[in-house]
Amino acid sequence: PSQKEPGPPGPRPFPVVGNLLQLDLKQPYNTLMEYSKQYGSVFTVWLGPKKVVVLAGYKTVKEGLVDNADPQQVRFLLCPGVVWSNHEPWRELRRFTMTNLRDYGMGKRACEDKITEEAQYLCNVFKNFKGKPLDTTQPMNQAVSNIICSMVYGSRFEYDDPKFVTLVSDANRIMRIGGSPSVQIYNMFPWLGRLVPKRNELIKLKEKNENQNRQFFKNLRETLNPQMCRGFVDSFLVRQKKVRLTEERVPDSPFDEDNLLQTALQLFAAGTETTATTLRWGLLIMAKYPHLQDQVREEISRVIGSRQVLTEDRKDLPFTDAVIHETQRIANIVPMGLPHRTSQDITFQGHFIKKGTTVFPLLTSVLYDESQWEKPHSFHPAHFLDKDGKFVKRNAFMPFSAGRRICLGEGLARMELFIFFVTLMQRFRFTAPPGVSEEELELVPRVGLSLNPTAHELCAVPCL
Ligand code: HEM
Repeated sequence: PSQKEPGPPGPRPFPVVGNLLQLDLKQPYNTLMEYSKQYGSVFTVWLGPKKVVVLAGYKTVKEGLVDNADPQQVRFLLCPGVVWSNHEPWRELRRFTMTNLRDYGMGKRACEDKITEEAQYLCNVFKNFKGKPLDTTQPMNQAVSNIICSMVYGSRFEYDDPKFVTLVSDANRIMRIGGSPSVQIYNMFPWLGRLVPKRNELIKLKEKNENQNRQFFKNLRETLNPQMCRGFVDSFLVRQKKVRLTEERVPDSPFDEDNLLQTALQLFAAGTETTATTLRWGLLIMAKYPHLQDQVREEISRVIGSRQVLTEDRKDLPFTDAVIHETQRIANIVPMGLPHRTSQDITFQGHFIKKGTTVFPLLTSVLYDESQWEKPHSFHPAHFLDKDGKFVKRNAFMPFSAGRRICLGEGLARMELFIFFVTLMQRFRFTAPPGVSEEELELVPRVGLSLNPTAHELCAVPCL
């Protein structure tokens, strides 16, 4: 490909600000959806001085991330803001992290037990409200965060432990302000620096979070027993020791302090908000559509009653499974995916894209693709059911993205969503608070790094 070949079309950029003034900064993915109608499935936008190529629609996103993932053709690498970004060790760190998470329970019976146990703690919190309205945010974040804690540090926390309360609420705040318009503007114009108050708050919160993690690592290092690793951090420390012994042979080892910190923080950032938010969307949707909630509860009580739910029950609970999938589709919590970057000059669908260009796989456009879904803008569990009520997979179900950098926690997240959701449905009926009608429960997202439901309360009315 030559430089002369035209790049993807797009709205005309203004000097300095690019297309910023045309974007709805609270919901940039909506503006990008509009552009895709006008400019097609591969188009260019300028976020301030940064050129971004957007991929839109199931066919194009799949082609970009999966079909052309061959190094000779299109290949996108991640991503500023998340570790394993620009430098090579992401490959080794990703492999190490996946193997370890598997060892510490991901995808195994032990993991099911851990999630079930945590779901019981969560139920106890809900029960204490005795059916009165509650905001599910904090207990849900704590329950999901504890799954990551036990995998990363090797132990869970009590919900009233002040250290844990701070850890979880700070992480939540980081995600919220990290996606705020003012921080987005700062990312595009870093020279604004301290003039952006939210950026200062973000930096303080991140430092606090990092220091707390360093303290946890110190305690773990002091009590480390290489024969009995308690979690991911222990394995990392053991691996680090091994590397030190052979240092001369591995000069660029990725197993250093900074990568330990960044990897642990990444697991919290990527693994808590996302799953907790999806579950909160699920409960809100159930409260909004009580007839669907009745169907879910009927299926669960007919198939498993009140016994502990296991992953293998999923195949016998097709309606419940369809509701969970449809929740992930409609909630669309990572609307623009995570940014990727081209690793070489490429020609994609006839457009020239230069090496190093940022690429957004616009996941909204896949999850709401009108050529793929019968009712893209409604909550319609039948998207995932055949005429006999059996569960069917759909290709355009891509909330975890696709290809080589697909979400590393997909297996864990799917297990958590299923076990937490079914356990909660076994124990409670979720309803709108007194005086609020189901129509008034809004399915409108609030701005943040992931799409959260707008602040709301629900009643968890015990069933047993
Ligand atoms: C419902 C829950 C979740 C959703 C919707 C979700 C979605 C995503 C998406 C869209 C990406 C970007 C993939 C890409 O670059 O194309 C991603 C990356 C990632 N996710 Fe998740 N995620 C979820 C849960 C989790 C959990 C529980 C973990 C932790 C174990 C996790 C860890 C990660 C990591 C580490 C990455 C970066 C992978 C890499 O750079 O190679 N996620 N996730």
